[in-house]
Amino acid sequence: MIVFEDATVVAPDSGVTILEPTTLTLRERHISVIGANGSGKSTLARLINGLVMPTEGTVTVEGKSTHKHGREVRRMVGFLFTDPSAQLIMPTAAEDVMLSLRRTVKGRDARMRAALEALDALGLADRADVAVSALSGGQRQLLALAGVLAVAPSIIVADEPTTLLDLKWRGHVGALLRSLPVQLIEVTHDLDSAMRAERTLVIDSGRVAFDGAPGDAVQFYRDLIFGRPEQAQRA
Ligand SMILES: Nc1ncnc2c1ncn2[C@@H]1O[C@H](COP(=O)(O)OP(=O)(O)OP(=O)(O)O)[C@@H](O)[C@H]1O
Repeated sequence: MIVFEDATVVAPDSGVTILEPTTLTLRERHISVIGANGSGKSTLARLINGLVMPTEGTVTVEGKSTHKHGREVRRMVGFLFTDPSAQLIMPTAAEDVMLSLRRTVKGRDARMRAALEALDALGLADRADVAVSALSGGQRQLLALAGVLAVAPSIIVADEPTTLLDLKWRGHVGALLRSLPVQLIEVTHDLDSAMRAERTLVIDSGRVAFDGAPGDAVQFYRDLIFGRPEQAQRA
């Protein structure tokens, strides 16, 4: 369970409020987060694993505060960035997954076998020794996912996880993420994917403007973007 209590984010330099005081309890297995560019979705997502700290208020994951228990929270919460290059740091694909496994699998050979299995599951077995810099954008996104899945987190926060993927892998990764025994918080511009969640948050100008059933949330978002302001006001 993820709990936001009056969590507020203010940009340190400008003093601009990026996320208004937000109180939420996230229990559902699959929650989608939608909203316009720059509305605050990534900021909300990053609060969950402590990549962003609330300026005021708190965020707790399974009772652990991101502020006081950052390490435990990061072990529970796997984070997938929109830009996979932000989380790939080793020279080759296999080495990168092995780095993710450093705490959970002892011994280099066992780690290599586990890394190859993780790569194989995402169609990257033949890319194991290829330089990360030589992988395509979609392959990098899959590699980042392999690294996150390899450590079996109980929660995955995915910030537009399928943006760079082709149709086949988009469907495959979406289905894979939904099938995992984890809580999935998915930030997405893909409204079809958002609709598959149990609950959807619509973020607008740094606040949760709608929180409810995905179908209603998508309609609310469309009204917000394309008009019908009298409906978009209800929140
Ligand atoms: N550290 C920061 N300092 C100043 N402004 C920031 C900072 N981080 C985010 N912002 C601003 O806060 C707003 C929300 O950013 P955020 O990345 O959360 O939006 P988003 O909804 O994820 O956008 P997108 O869909 O384009 O990825 C943006 O206007 C962004 O420029």
